[in-house]
Amino acid sequence: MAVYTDVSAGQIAEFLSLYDIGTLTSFHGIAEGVENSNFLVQTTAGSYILTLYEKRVAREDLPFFIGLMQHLAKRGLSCPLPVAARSGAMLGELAGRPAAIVTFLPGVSVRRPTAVHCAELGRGLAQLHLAGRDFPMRRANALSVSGWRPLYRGARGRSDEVAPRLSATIEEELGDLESDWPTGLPAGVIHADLFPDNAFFLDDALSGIIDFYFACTDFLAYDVAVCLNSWCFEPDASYNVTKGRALLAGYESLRPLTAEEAAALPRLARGAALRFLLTRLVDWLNVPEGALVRPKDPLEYLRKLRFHRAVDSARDYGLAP
Ligand SMILES: Nc1ncnc2c1ncn2[C@@H]1O[C@H](COP(=O)(O)OP(=O)(O)O)[C@@H](O)[C@H]1O
Ligand SMILES: N[C@@H](CCOP(=O)(O)O)C(=O)O
Repeated sequence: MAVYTDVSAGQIAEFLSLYDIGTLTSFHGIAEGVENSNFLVQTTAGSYILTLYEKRVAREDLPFFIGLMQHLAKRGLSCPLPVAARSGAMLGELAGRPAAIVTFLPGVSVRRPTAVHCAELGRGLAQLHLAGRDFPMRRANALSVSGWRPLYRGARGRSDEVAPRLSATIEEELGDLESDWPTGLPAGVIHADLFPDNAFFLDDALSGIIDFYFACTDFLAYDVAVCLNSWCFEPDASYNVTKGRALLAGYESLRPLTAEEAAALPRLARGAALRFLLTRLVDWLNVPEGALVRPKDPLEYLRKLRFHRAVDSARDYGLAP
């Protein structure tokens, strides 16, 4: 459960009094997510999500995330809409944390996505990329190749406690990817964390995308690589090429990949696997005392990384020739 910061009913009621969204009837901390503290808040006017932004979210980036959700929603993407306080402000402060209220999206996330979900997700990802084309703000991806080594410093001394020779594997990957990371690919707004828990479905149709707090400006194909990692592997770490084919075909039905993007896909997928291995490893070794959070397994991404190292071309992921 991700609740790092506890808030009382009284604090939430006071916060809500700044908005025109009714009065508090109930709330609870949400049992998913690992980054921020989230509360489902019921008021006399409906359901809302209250988010208190935690460690990895820099205050100065919040206008980018808020502006992006507004922009994408205006272009027809189903995503949470930030709610303005009576003053017009989209961001406030609660329990010493930056805080915002966003609309509640109906739907459920799927624990075991099928090829049908993957196809829907691929289309949704392309829709997000197309809707983001004219978003005027930029945010560098702090968790791209140049950010991985500094991130790793938070775990380096202890990584072999998690798996034998893990530090050697990571060092080797870092060196390899840093010396040959793709350049010049089509770039724009990416979600950067579009895992199954951040996509909602109703009757197997994608009904919404949430959690834009890693969104940034980066290669569009990197976002595809993140999704291949998070949607198309089975629990035994085998790659399901049927799911990969469905995801890529869904994506390409709206935005075909260029030849350069297709050629870069194996490297991007490898980088994406390393990125999630590293954040998970750091989190695994540094659970804040008293926090209600279940850290995610870093070794899941070590196994995925091993798969990517053996890939020859994007065809291995299911990209149509
Ligand atoms: N707008 C929303 N509508 C409905 N549920 C939401 C919404 N935002 C978050 N949630 C719920 O809260 C959980 C955690 O949110 P998420 O943004 O993924 O947290 P984190 O920032 O910690 O990764 C989600 O898995 C979902 O169940
Ligand atoms: N998707 C990341 C963790 C952060 O995302 P959340 O949406 O699950 O909080 C991972 O799986 O490592």
